[in-house]
Amino acid sequence: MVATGMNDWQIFETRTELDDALAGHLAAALSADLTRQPRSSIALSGGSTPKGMFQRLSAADLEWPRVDITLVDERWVDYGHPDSNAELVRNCLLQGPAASARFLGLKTTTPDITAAVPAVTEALAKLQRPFTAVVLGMGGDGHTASWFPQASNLPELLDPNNAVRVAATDPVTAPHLRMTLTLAAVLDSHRIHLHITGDDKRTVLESAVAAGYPVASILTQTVTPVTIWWAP
Ligand SMILES: O=C(O)[C@H](O)[C@@H](O)[C@H](O)[C@H](O)COP(=O)(O)O
Repeated sequence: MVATGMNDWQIFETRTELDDALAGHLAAALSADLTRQPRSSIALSGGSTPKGMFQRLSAADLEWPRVDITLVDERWVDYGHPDSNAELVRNCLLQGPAASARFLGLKTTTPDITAAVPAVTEALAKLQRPFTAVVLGMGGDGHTASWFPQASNLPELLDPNNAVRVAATDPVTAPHLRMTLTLAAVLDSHRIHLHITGDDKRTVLESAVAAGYPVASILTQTVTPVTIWWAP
């Protein structure tokens, strides 16, 4: 693992223990920020990994009506589509106590994703910043968020000085056009949490910097502390 002083690993024996610990950490961080500000915000990734953690976080006892939940990225599919990250958040996180949180999805009714960028950007700009936390996953190709290796606009997505906070991108190697936060937007957070499981992903992460994977931009930056949460 090539790590800067900004990255720390939290390693667990089981995925259940990881889900409990990460959900507890996020709940505590959101609550702590609510002692200092009227609202707290968090940006979450989709995929399959976070499902258990979302379910545990949904039961947390905190002032959910003062929490804004958004997504790090979204597939440009309608709500109800099985690949929608908003559906995952609705079904697994916005339940029980967390149902009273405010959710801001990235999918709009505009068919053309590029035409939707200004409205999504404007909506996100209203959220409390810095985020309390950004939770990222990682694919086997070293992508995170929707920063895919063969995306034509990957350089813009990974430019930490890019004033653009939200962008449309074609993953090329994965289904659906994507709306995604840029690196600059993800860095505007008190902490970044990289939630991965399995030996294969650990190997990918440990080689990410040498291989130049997109996730390396999270590991090598020195703006925002990163915690890597891993279980076999
Ligand atoms: O919309 C998405 O798919 C996510 O934002 C993406 O970055 C995800 O975190 C990884 O692809 C890992 O997905 P799994 O958890 O399903 O392996």
